[in-house]
Amino acid sequence: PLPEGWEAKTSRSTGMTYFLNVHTKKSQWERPEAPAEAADIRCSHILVKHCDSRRPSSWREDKIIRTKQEALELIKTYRKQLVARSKKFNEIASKYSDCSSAKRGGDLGSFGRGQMQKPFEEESFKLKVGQLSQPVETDSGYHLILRTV
Ligand SMILES: N=C(N)NCCC[C@H](NC(=O)[C@@H]1CCC/C1=C\[C@H](COP(=O)(O)O)NC(=O)[C@@H](N)Cc1ccccc1)C(N)=O
Repeated sequence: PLPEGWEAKTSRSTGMTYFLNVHTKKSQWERPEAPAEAADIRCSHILVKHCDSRRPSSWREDKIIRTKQEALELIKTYRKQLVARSKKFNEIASKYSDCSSAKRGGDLGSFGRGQMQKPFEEESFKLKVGQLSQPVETDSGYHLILRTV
């Protein structure tokens, strides 16, 4: 049987079988092995910016001067705390995230492909619901991504 979310179709022009993702309406020739990707997902994130970020400023700090290396060390510390469950995601996000979503515990709302920077999008769509990413680098800085829906 096909993994969930896929439908087998017959091409009108060639009679060949192709496969349709019923969520995204995208089709492909290869027989899918994994459940069809959702069109929209929802994530929360923690962003740690640094002096080379595309916009080295945030609600927290007018001028962000930490180095890239320091930002990566910080984001790794946060990840350790989350994995050890010594701190909750929204606690860290609301206090330390350099993104305005900090005010919402890091919640970004729902998004589809084509909205976020590529590294962020790729990692987000790989995550299962409830899963926490490894540190992800974008032009904004370093992120920890938690997929919530
Ligand atoms: N929901 C959407 N579609 N909002 C547009 C996202 C634009 C997108 N943003 C990113 O890819 C990164 C990853 C997540 C946040 C983010 C960057 C920046 C911070 O970095 P900076 O731009 O200073 O470099 N935060 C944002 O954009 C915020 N509006 C996210 C947000 C905040 C509150 C509520 C909802 C969404 C991009 N293509 O640049």
